[in-house]
Amino acid sequence: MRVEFQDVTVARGGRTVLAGISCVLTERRIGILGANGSGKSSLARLVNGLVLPAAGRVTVDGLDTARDARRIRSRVGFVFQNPENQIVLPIVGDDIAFGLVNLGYGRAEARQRALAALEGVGFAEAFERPAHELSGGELQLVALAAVLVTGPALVVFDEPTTSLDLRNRRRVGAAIAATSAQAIVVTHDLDLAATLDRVLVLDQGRIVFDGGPAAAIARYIDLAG
Ligand SMILES: Nc1ncnc2c1ncn2[C@@H]1O[C@H](COP(=O)(O)OP(=O)(O)OP(=O)(O)O)[C@@H](O)[C@H]1O
Repeated sequence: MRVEFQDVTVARGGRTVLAGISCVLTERRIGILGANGSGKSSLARLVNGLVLPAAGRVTVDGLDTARDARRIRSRVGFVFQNPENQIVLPIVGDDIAFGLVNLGYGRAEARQRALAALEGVGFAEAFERPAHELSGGELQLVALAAVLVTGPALVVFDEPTTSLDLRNRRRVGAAIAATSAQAIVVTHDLDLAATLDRVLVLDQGRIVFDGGPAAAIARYIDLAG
């Protein structure tokens, strides 16, 4: 998909948190790096209209997020930092299948696809388990499977590996690498960032670097002083 930011400003809580954001994103795997509070989540949320610009425009394949958020969200998945907000049914397999039943799949096929999606994130054993028994990192994997199972063209990940141990971090990294969906990934995980095609670095609400991962990581480390 083609995500375009045209001179975008974002205000939250009366403060300008993003300013002068202009870029066109078409690469398969795009990263966003930056310090806490630099505006990464706000930038990610602009993509599917969860945050709207105070000035400027954001379009996804030509659709304006301020007018067509519903249509955009039918093709753009979002994996939140707090996965517990994303899980609605008590049993993991049912929860993942639920999204597909809503899209019109029969129950048996929805369950089969849900299991395949869990296998895709390396966590098939969660299928029959109650979601409330899972750890934060395990829930993150389930939330990822629940988004990928619907076959989005683009997935926005807000810090998908932050609460994960090394094994689960690798599972998420592998799932992001394996999905056919385009990915925009907000992360502090430099190992993950190093695998991406293009990385934006934010500092105090502005893009201060836009290019390959190695140079982006160097800039990010430099900014941290
Ligand atoms: N709902 C909100 N109301 C008011 N201010 C907000 C809100 N959400 C974010 N902000 C402010 O906007 C700024 C950018 O926040 P944002 O979450 O985009 O940063 P971030 O780079 O993702 O940070 P982190 O790495 O800590 O997640 C911060 O100063 C934050 O305090």
